[in-house]
Amino acid sequence: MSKILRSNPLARNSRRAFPSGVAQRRLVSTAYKLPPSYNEPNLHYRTASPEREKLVTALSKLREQLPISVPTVKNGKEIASKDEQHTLMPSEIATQFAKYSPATKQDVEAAIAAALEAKQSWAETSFHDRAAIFLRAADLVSNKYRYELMAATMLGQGKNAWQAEIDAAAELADFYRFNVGFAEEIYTRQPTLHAQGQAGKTDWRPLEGFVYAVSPFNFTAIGGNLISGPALMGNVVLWKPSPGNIYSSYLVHKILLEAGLPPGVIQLVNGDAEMITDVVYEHREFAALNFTGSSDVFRELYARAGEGVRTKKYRDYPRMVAETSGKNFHIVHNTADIPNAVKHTIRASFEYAGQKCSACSRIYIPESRAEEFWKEMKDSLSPVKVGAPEDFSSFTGPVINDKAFKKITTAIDSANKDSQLEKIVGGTYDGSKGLFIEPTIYSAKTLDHPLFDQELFGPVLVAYVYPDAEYDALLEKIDTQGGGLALTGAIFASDQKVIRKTEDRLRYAAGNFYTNCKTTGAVIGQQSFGGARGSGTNDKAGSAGMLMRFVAPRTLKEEYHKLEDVLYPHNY
Ligand SMILES: NC(=O)c1ccc[n+]([C@@H]2O[C@H](COP(=O)([O-])OP(=O)(O)OC[C@H]3O[C@@H](n4cnc5c(N)ncnc54)[C@H](O)[C@@H]3O)[C@@H](O)[C@H]2O)c1
Ligand SMILES: N[C@@H](CCC=O)C(=O)O
Repeated sequence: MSKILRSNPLARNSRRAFPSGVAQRRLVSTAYKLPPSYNEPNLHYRTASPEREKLVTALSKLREQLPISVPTVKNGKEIASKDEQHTLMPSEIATQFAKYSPATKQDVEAAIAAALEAKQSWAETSFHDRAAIFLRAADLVSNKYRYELMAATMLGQGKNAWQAEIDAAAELADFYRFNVGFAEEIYTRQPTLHAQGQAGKTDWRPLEGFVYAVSPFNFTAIGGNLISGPALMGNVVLWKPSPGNIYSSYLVHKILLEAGLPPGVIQLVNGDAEMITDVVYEHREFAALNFTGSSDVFRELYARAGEGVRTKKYRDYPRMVAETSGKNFHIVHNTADIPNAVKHTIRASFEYAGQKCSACSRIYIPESRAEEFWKEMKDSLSPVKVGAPEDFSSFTGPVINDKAFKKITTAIDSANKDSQLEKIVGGTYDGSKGLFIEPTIYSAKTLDHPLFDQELFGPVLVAYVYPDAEYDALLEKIDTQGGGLALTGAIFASDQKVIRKTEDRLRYAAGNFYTNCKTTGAVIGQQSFGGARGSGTNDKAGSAGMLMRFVAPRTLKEEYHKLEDVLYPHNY
């Protein structure tokens, strides 16, 4: 028995009060303090740096294995894939990247049954034992698997070294570490007011049933968070990753198993999204959807869950948790530092080919500074290179797949011919070897152009040059356009009154609002992330709020004295 346990009065009391080992463990666990969370330090991958060498080695090792066969994992056991389906490498479409076996309906049913079987024992595992698994996983991400995860994210999802570093290494490790801290904070939320002769407490129960996690292609870390948050709170999870990141998602799962996650707790199933969803939505134990992806898909999933609720299909009202699309804006005020605004805009709009929900895709520029802005933009874009992620001189890479390429390039073709748009840069693409699209900017003659409302999820930015005197009216328009989405926004200005006014007037236009800083790049533990309106349920990834959606608190009260009478004093 540890020193802490021996000297802990709560531990001693609980041992007397609860003969069952399980209840005893659960109570004493809150008495320990876990290590503080910290952000994973970023490595920079400069020429000849040790990290660059390790990454290059991991990239060539992965290349030799292409197409990589992704095993099916059933209840923690790897089964060789029959390789019926494959994905392509976005930067080199002649190369198959991953091969895998899609799950059948029976596989999905079996995975749900196995998760539910693992549920009780996982829910009874003490919080500190669950936390240890995720802290160990964070360590595996930042050390043993760092380069393997990054190589998978670079070749499979088309991220360059820096983008892979912040996603697959730093953000993934950060989610694991910070979620443990957030969970600890939740568990210590206990009633502080107790009337004499009684005591109250809150039992932070996991949900009954299972959580369905559905993740997008663009961030390896997001899938990792969608599954680990609920699991950390004692839930079991069925995980359907995107077909666009099957291999990196497999690695995330493998790391959790290696870190000690009991095999049944998170069940990974690849395959047809609609079939898998059908099986889940038919199940009485469906307790929550944890979704990140496009708003249109979420609307469909939300509506279907509503129908199941109406017909009393489920025991509970399944929780709907989602972070979805964005049509994010930069506002440049005439007091802005233009070079700073331009650099931030290039990063926000074109890093990772604009494939971030937080990417800036609409910008408003004051007439008095427009010429300066465009000159600075063209100068700053000239060294920006579009190319394969393995080429370390590439600033940005390909888009994820043929469907995305077609959607974005169709919009570009039509924009190139649109008399209401003036092309500032780009407007070209080349899909012959990889799915590459040049950073593209159009200046619209009217604020009502449909491009201000459509999420393209590519490197396309639409601008409007506004008369300086019409700033207030512009704010009203910004608030109402953007296709009903409200994820991220930013103001570039040096006038503090303008900054304050903009923040106030656009209070509901973005869930994450930045001043003199780009719309992308929220850091776990520093800026929790998510938007409202059409952009999601705004539970904020990287916060205790998100974890709260995966607990069903129970309030307990115990009285120590006896009730002396039935009648009230005034009854006599
Ligand atoms: N707000 C955020 O935090 C955030 C983060 C990343 C991505 N996104 C959004 O995600 C989108 C890009 O990612 P994507 O292309 O992977 O999104 P997507 O909506 O196409 O797919 C997301 C997930 O849903 C699944 N899916 C698709 N159709 C489905 C259906 N009919 N039933 C059940 N599941 C279905 C996909 O297979 C995938 O796993 C963008 O809209 C982006 O803004 C949002
Ligand atoms: N959280 C990330 C975006 C994730 C969506 O794709 C950011 O803040 O840039």
